[in-house]
Amino acid sequence: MALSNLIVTAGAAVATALGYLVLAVYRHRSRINQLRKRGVPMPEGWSWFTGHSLVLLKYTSRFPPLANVALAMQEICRDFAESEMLVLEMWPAYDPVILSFNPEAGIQMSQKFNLPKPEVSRKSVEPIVGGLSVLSMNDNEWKYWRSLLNPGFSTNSLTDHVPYIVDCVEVFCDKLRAQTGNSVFSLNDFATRLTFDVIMKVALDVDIDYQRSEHILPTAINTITKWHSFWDPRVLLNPIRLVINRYYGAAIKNYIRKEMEQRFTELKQERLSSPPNISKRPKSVFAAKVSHQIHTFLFAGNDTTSSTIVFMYHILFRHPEVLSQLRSEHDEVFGPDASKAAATLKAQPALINQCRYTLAVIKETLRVYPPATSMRQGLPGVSLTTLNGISVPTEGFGIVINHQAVHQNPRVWPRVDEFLPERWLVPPEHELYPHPGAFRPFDMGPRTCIGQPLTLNEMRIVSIMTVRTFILRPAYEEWDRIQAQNVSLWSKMSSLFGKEEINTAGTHPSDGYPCRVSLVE
Ligand code: HEM
Repeated sequence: MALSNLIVTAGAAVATALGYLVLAVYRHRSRINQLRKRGVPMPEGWSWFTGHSLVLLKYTSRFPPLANVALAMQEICRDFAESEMLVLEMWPAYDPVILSFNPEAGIQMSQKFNLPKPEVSRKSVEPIVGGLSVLSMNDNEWKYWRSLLNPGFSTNSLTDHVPYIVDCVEVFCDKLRAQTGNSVFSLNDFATRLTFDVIMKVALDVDIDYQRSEHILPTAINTITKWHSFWDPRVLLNPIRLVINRYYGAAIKNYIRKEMEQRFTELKQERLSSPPNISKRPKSVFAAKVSHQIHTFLFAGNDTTSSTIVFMYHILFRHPEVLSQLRSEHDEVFGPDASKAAATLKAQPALINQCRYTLAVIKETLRVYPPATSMRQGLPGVSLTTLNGISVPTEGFGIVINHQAVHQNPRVWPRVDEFLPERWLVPPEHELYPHPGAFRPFDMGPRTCIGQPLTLNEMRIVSIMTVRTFILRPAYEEWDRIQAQNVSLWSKMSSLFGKEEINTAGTHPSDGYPCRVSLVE
């Protein structure tokens, strides 16, 4: 009797749960179905059972397994040139999204409505950075932290950092020099270490010299980042990920806390007749939150900047005419002796602002290879309009603006497939003058990237101090031969999927950009 009661109760619970699931799926899917009937653009192949999951699989299968999903999204976008916007639905795996590459919708999303960051962004960023992050906060909490952090990235503060960045780039140059005539090396590794050193100095005023030695902080951050995905269930559901996050997360927290204590003690000693607000130690909750923001800088700023540095060298390799014009500008602004550029930069940091062509090359690099994309949350009463005039209500949707696709949109970028730094130097009446809203590697509006000025400074300094001295050449074929000699069964299987020269992983150059370096004669 007791057993049959138990079976009936369990059966009823399972039936209720199933009923609830079916109802929830029905509610979600019928909403999408209504939009479909109203002509809201979405890919063919939507089904009541799987939504668009199989459609996404079809597109991702066109790329190697490790390729960034943003590339598949860009591919989907190509099929929606008429609307420049579409709906994708994979519930319950993910909330449905409006995928857009329409610059006007981008302006609405980030400037007109300044839509909030979505819950999914908080859920995926916070386990990595250890807690609340300015990247995913909203409303007053975001305003508070952003205003606290802004001064560290102001023009004055960044000008003060130029000599330090120059020192870091000198180490980068020494490493390149030591590599001339040697074997193939990963340029991405060199660039990542450089960028890490720069962010650590700007964010924590500490010199970890990661370019020349190993350090627990980058090891921990890189390991956590490798175990991160915004979407891939193979990564997200892997239990090892939790252990990794916990172990390395604690290492990061301890290190940053220790450094903050140190900075605080130094500050206190400097101002012994101190104002009351620094006479006590920072409260531990506040200190923990600061530590999350610093971790956020390293997470959001390191990969993005280092990939862009590598992409810039790749572009210069492909476009010798651009390289030669870049060198001429550096000769003009810093004099013909490249070895004096570092000292001149330290003495007169403002000279970087005279390098207009250099900045144009960096912007065009970011147009061709934007390393990040943006996501917002739709709201009741807010609709976005497709290029062909269909209104899409945003409530209940995440909105992804795919920067790769916006930057390749031929409607707004004349001669879209050409690398043209000139488009950043022409007057507004010129046909090449960029459309407002179409260039968004750092996003736009109040939530624009806080690290943008730092990145642009660092990249200009890197370019000024290297392009007249070094020649960098990709060495993928040689790299593949070396790999083939040491292949494992797994890598043999992976190579069946083929490899592109660059950008197979979306935000990173593939295989860390194997290359060779020589000196300019
Ligand atoms: C090439 C280099 C970089 C690119 C392309 C880039 C791109 C972006 C983008 C697209 C966003 C908006 C993200 C979203 O909407 O979810 C963003 C936000 C942010 N980035 Fe960057 N970033 C770069 C470098 C940096 C650096 C060097 C730092 C810090 C040292 C940094 C810190 C941040 C922070 C804190 C935010 C959140 C800003 C807010 O919401 O108030 N980024 N970045």
